[in-house]
Formats: sequence, C-alpha cells, structure tokens
Amino acid sequence: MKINAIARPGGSVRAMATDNSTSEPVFRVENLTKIYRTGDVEVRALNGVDMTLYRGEMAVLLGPSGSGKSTLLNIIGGLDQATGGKVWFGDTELTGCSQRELTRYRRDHVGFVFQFYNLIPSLTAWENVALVTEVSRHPMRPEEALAMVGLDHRMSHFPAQMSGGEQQRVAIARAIAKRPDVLLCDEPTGALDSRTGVLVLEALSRVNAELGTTTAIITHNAGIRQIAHRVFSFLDGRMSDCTVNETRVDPAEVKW
Ligand SMILES: Nc1ncnc2c1ncn2[C@@H]1O[C@H](COP(=O)(O)OP(=O)(O)OP(=O)(O)O)[C@@H](O)[C@H]1O
Repeated sequence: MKINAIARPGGSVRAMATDNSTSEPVFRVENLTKIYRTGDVEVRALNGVDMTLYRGEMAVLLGPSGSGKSTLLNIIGGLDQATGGKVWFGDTELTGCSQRELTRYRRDHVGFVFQFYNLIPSLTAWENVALVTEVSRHPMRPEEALAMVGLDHRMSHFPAQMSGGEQQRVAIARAIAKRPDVLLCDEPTGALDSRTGVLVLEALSRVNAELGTTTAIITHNAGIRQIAHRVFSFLDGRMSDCTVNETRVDPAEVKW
C-alpha cells in the first residue's frame, strides 16, 4: 500500500511532503481475545480480532463505547496481556513476552498519547519532554520534538500557562522524542474542541509523514477517519470493517 496524496474537500489535492506508508507489517494480530474477570463476572472485551498494521501507516480506530478499541491498543502497546491469540511486533511475538520484555518493548519502541495529557505541572514544556529524552537511547533534542508539534515558542511555559491543545502537543512531543516506531493514541482529541483538536491532528499527521512513525488513533469523532490511510471499525470486540482512504483529507479540514 502506498498512498501519496492528501485531498482537500472540493477536489484540490496536494502531495504530502513525505508519505512513508509501506506494505511491511509492523503489527500482526491473530485471533486475539481478551476476557476480563471480576469475581464471577466475565467481560469478553476482544472476541477474535485479526488485523495487520503496516509500517508508516496512519490508522484510525472507530467504534462504539465498549467495542474493545482501547483493549486492543493496550495489548499491542504492551500495557496489557491477551487471553488468547497472538500479536507480533515485527518478528517479536508480544504475546509470548514476559513483563520485563514488554517493559523494554514499550520503552524502546512505543509512544503513547492519551486523552488527558499527564504532564508534570511543576515542569516546563521543555523539561516535561527532557524527562523522556534523558532515559532514551537515540532521542531527539526536546526543542526538536517541540518544534515538530509547532511549540518551539512555548518551551519555557508551564502546563498551566498553556491551552488544552498545546498541552496535548507537549504530550505528543514527549511521546515522539524517543523516536518510537509506533505512536498509539487513545482519544487524543477527546477533551478538545475541533479548532484546537485540528492542531493536534496536524501534529500527529506531520510526525507520521516526516518520521514515518506508524500511528494508530482511537476516536469517537467519525470525521477524523478522513485523515487516515486506513479506518478500522470495531463492534462487540470484533473488527467489523476495514476501509482504505484512496485520498486523505488534510487535518485542517476536519470538523466535529
Ligand atoms: N480493566 C478492566 N476490567 C474489566 N473490564 C474491562 C476492563 N477494561 C475494559 N473492560 C471492559 O471491556 C470492554 C471493552 O472496553 P474498551 O475500553 O476496550 O472499549 P472501547 O471501545 O475502548 O470503549 P471506549 O470508546 O468507551 O473507550 C468494555 O465492556 C469494558 O467495560
């Protein structure tokens, strides 16, 4: 798969600076199941999911509340363990890894972005990012990561001095500063209005296009589907549909 154009509604199409989506699998998920047990109560969160994510692609995951999207992201991100089935990251079978191996996998390969930014209030934007770069193997400089998300002019600001969208972009800078292979985003615009959320989507698109970071975004905003290479829909713990966007919409045009 190689999709090189990004379309604006109304027909104009502009080429993205770089589009690194490839046909090389980065994640392979086979018959994945997850059952949560609380006392006598069993919840089947994933009920036999098969999917492949390709290196460099941007995927959007849609589906009603409780359909299993976060559970899937947590398992491929090494935060949670499957009940059954297999997940490979490249040649590594994550479902066969120990907790210690999963910790190393997360540290070296995965960036996470959540709905709430989890920044440290007493540290500046630069310092929040530097916390990660100090313990990473091949990090970018904090100012480089902040520039990628358009915040080079806010490096000395504290979280309380920034808008929600700016704080989320600091969280993205923190996630990408270690140059992860994959960026897993669970409702990254969930707490933001569309004007602010668009800036967050632009930052994610730029990281995907320029660094080639495989990016998966869970969202409830169906409009966001248009920025993806592929859209996965979930229902009742299964992947119910997968569509390819032949043309992609510029994040600036997305509204909700
Ligand atoms: N730690 C847990 N313990 C028990 N049940 C859980 C746990 N985490 C998730 N579940 C249940 O698993 C099912 C799938 O949850 P999941 O969070 O993956 O769905 P989701 O599609 O991401 O939903 P949302 O869009 O609301 O975040 C739900 O029924 C949920 O209540």
